[in-house]
Amino acid sequence: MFFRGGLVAFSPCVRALRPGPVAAMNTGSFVVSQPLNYRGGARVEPVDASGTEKAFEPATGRVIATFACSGEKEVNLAVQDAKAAFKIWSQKSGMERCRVLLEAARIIRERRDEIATVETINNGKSIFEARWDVDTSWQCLEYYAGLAGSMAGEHIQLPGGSFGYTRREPLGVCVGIGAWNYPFQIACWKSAPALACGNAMIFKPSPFTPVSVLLLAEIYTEAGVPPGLFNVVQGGAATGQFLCLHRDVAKVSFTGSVPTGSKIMEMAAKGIKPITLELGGKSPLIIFSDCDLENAVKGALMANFLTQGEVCCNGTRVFVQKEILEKFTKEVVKRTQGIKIGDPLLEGTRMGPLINRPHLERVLGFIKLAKEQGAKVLCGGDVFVPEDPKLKDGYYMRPCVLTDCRDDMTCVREEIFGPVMSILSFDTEAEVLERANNTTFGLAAGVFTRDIQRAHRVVAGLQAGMCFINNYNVSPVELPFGGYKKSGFGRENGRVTIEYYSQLKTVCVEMGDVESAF
Ligand SMILES: NC(=O)C1=CN([C@@H]2O[C@H](COP(=O)(O)OP(=O)(O)OC[C@H]3O[C@@H](n4cnc5c(N)ncnc54)[C@H](O)[C@@H]3O)[C@@H](O)[C@H]2O)C=CC1
Ligand SMILES: C[N+](C)(C)CCCC(=O)O
Repeated sequence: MFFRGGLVAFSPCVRALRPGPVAAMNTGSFVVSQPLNYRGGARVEPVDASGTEKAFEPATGRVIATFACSGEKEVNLAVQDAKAAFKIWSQKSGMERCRVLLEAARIIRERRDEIATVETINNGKSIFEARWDVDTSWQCLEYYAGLAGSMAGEHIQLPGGSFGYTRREPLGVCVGIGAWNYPFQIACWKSAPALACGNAMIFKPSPFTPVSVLLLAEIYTEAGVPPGLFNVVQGGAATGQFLCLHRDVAKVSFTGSVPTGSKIMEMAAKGIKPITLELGGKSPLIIFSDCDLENAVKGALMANFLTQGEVCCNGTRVFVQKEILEKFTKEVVKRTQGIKIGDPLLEGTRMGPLINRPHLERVLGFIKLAKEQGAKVLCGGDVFVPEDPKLKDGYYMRPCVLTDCRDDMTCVREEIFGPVMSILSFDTEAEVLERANNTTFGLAAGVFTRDIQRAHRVVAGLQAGMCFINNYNVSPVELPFGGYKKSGFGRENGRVTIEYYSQLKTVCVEMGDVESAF
C-alpha cells in the first residue's frame, strides 16, 4: 500500500491507478492535501503563522502546496512537546533506541520508491538519483542504531580506591534546519545521530521542499518513537529564528549558505548553544596526467552534475594537468552532452529541472558573466525546453562546461550551485595545490592519479574536510562529512558525530574521608 497517511491527492485520471505501483505516478499529478507540520505524533496545522509560502514542482512550475509558516506560538508548542518526549526517550537504554531506529530504517527501505518519488516531485532531481538519496538515508539510521547500543562512558581508577566515571548524555531538544537540495537525506543525517544519542529533534526544512520530511516523521512514529520526539515546523527565516533563539533548544544543526550560517552562529552565541554548520563550497578536483582517464572523466561528471549541480561539495574547479587537458576536455564535453535532461520521474532521465525560476536565472547569470570575463562555453549553459508540453514551464537548463577559465573569474571563485563545470589547467603539483587552496571555502576536494604517494601527499596538503582519491561525491555514512574554513564546522555521519549530539558528564566518587583544607 503506497502513500499511507493520505499525503497526496491525484488528478482524476491518476487517482484511478491507486493503489498501483509508485512508478505509475506521473509528473503533473501530485498535490499535498494534508497539513505539513508535525507535532505530538500527528500532522497538524500550525496554531499561528508568520506568513505563507508556496512549494512548487520544478518539473512543471506547478504549485503543489500552499502552507502557513509557523509562528512563535507553534514553535513554542513544538518545543514543549519535544521536551516531554525527551524525558521518556532519554531514559531508554541504547539497545531500546537501537531497535526503534532499525525499525524506522526498515520502513524507509520498504517505502524507498514512494519517498524517492515525492523527493523527485518537490526537488526536481531524477528519480534514479533520489533512490540513492533514500539509500544513504536508511543506511544512516542503521549506522546510528548500531552505535546507540554501544555508547558508553569510561571508568577511571583513582588513589585509595576512589574512582571516577563518565556518562555520555544527550543534549535535550535539538533543532535541525535543512537546505532544499537533499531534503529527506539531510533530515535523516541530522535526526538519526540526534535520536540515537537520546535527544529530541525539531526539524525545519527549506520552504522550497517542505514535503518529504513528513514521511520521515510518520515513519518514526510508526517505528515507535514517543509522540513529540521528532516534530516538523515549516517556514523560512522568521520560523528559523524562533527556533534558534528559543531558550529550551539545546543545539542547532544547520545546512545551508554561508551568510545564513553566520546568522545562526550569532543567534546561538546569545544562548551559548553548540552548533553544527554544513555550509557552501567551491571545491577543487585535481586531475593528474597519470590518472585513469575514463575514471577521471566519470569522476568529474559525478563531481559536477548530481542534483543539477545543486550540491554543496561539488568539485566545480576542475584542475587538469596540461598534458591531458585536450583529451580530458573532449571526453568530458562528449559525456556532458549525452546527459539525458527531462521529466525527472522517467527512468531514463539523469538531469531534471533546477529548484526554481530565480535560481535558474541566477545560474544563467553566472554563465553570462563567465563569458564576459573571457571563459569559453564548450557545451550547454542555456535554457532547455523539453518536448513534452506539460514540462514547458519547468526550470531546465543544459549542463555547462567552461574552459579558458582563470582563478580570478567569478565562476571560479563563487559557488554557483548549478550544473556548471569550470576547467582550469596546471603544470606542477606544488602550483595546483596552492591554487586549489586559494579559497575561503573548504568543504571537499578530489584527486585523480595512479601515483599513490602523490595522492596521499596532495590530499594531506588540501584544506578541505572531505577528500576523495580516484572518485568523487560518494557518501558512505560511516565516514564523517563536513567542512574546513567558511564551509563550516562539526561533522555529519561517522562515529565522531555522536560527540556533536551528546555531552560528557564526569562523576568523581570518594571512597575514603574528605581531606579538607579547613
Ligand atoms: N555543507 C553541506 O552539507 C550543504 C550545504 N549546502 C549549502 O546550502 C546553500 C543552499 O541552500 P539554501 O536553502 O539556499 O540556503 P539558505 O541558507 O538560504 O537556507 C537554508 C535554511 O536556512 C533557513 N534560514 C534562512 N534564513 C534563516 C535565519 N535567519 N535563521 C534561521 N534559519 C534561516 C532556510 O529557511 C532554510 O531552511 C548552498 O550554499 C549550499 O552550498 C547545501 C547542502 C549541503
Ligand atoms: C550526497 N552528496 C555527497 C552528493 C551530497 C551531500 C551533501 C549535500 O547535501 O549537498
